[in-house]
Amino acid sequence: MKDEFAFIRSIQPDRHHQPTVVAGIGDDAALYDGEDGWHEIATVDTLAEDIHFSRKTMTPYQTGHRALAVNISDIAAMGGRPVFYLVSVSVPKAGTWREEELQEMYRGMSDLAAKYEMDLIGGDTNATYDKLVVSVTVIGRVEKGVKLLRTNARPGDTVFVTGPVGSSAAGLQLLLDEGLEAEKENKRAQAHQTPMPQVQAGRIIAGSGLRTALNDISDGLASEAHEIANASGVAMELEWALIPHELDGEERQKEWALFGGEDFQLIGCAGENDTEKLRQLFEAEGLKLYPIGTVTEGTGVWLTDGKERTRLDKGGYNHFT
Ligand SMILES: Nc1ncnc2c1ncn2[C@@H]1O[C@H](COP(=O)(O)OP(=O)(O)OP(=O)(O)O)[C@@H](O)[C@H]1O
Ligand SMILES: Cc1ncc(C[n+]2csc(CCOP(=O)(O)O)c2C)c(N)n1
Ligand SMILES: [Mg+2]
Ligand SMILES: [Mg+2]
Ligand SMILES: [Mg+2]
Repeated sequence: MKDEFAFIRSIQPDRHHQPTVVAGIGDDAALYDGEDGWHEIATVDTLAEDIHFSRKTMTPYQTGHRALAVNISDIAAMGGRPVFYLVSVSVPKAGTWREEELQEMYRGMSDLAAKYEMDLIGGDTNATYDKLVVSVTVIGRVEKGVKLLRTNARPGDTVFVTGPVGSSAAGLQLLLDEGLEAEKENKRAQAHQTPMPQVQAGRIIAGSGLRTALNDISDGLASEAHEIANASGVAMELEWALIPHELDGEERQKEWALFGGEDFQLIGCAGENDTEKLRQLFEAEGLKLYPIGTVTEGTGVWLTDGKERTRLDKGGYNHFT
C-alpha cells in the first residue's frame, strides 16, 4: 500500500443500493436519512498501539478517552450530536495488557461519553499477537438538511479554524522525549493525551443554517485544507500570521501547526459575511472562531508568511508514506 487516500478512492462504490444515503465515503462521517427530521451519522476510527499511541505516551485511561474522542470529533465535523458508540478491542495474546488496564481504558471512554449522554451499545472482543487495537464506531444525528460537507467551499469564502493547532504534536514530542513522567499539568501533553472534540462548535455551525464546509483536523491543518479544496474544486490562500497556535519560540512551530495533526479542532469555509456571523454566534457562547485565509478559484493550498507565498504540500499524516 502506497497511499491511504488513493486506496480509499479505489474501493469507493460507484452507486448506493439504499436511497437514504445522503453522503457515503468521502467525508468525516456518513450521513443517511433517519426518522422524524433527522439525518443519522455513522463513523468509525481505530487506534493501533505504537501507531496512534504507545505505553510510553498514553495511559490506558487516556487511550480510551482518545479512542472515543477521535470519533466524536468526526460527528462534530458533520455538525452532529453523538448518541451511541460500539467498541471493538483486539487484545494482544502476548499478555502485555492486563484486564484491569482494559477496564481502565473503558473508563476513559465512559467518562467522556457521560459528558454527551452517549451510551455504549455493543462491540467485539478478539485477539492480536502483540499490539492492542481499539476501534470505535459512533452513531450520531443532525437535523435533516444540515450537510457540512467537504464539497461546500466556494471561491470568496473565508477559511476558519475553531482553535489552536500544533499543541498535540508538540505534546507527542514531549512525551516521546520524557515519557509519561512529563509534567502532568503540561498543556501540550494534555492536548495530545486527552483531546476534546469540538461538538459545541459543530452544533453552532449546524444551527446557523449557513452553507459551510467543515472537517476535523486529524491529519494536520494542511492535509485537511487540501481535503476540502480538492473535494470542492477550489484553491485556498492561508496566512501564517493568522493561524492560532501556542508554540511561540518553538523552532518546529510551523511543522507542528501545519502538519502535526491530532488537535481535533475544526477547519471550515463559509462566505465572508457568514463567517463573521458564525464568529459572533461563537462569541455569544464563549467560543472563538479564527479566520485564517480565503478560498479562491484554482487548485492547491498556498501559505503566505510575511512577503513569501509558497505552495503548501498536503503533508501531514499518511499511514503509508
Ligand atoms: N477502508 C475503508 N473502507 C471504506 N471506507 C473508508 C475506508 N477508510 C476510510 N474510509 C472512508 O473514507 C473517508 C475518509 O476517511 P478518513 O479516515 O481519511 O477520514 P477521517 O476519519 O475524517 O480522518 P482520520 O481517520 O484521519 O481521523 C471517510 O468517509 C471514511 O469513512
Ligand atoms: C506513539 C505515536 N506516534 C505517532 C503519533 C502521530 N500520529 C499517529 S496517527 C496520526 C494521524 C491521525 O491518525 P488517523 O488518520 O488514523 O486518524 C498521527 C499524527 C502518535 N499519535 N502516537
Ligand atoms: Mg475527520
Ligand atoms: Mg478515519
Ligand atoms: Mg487520517
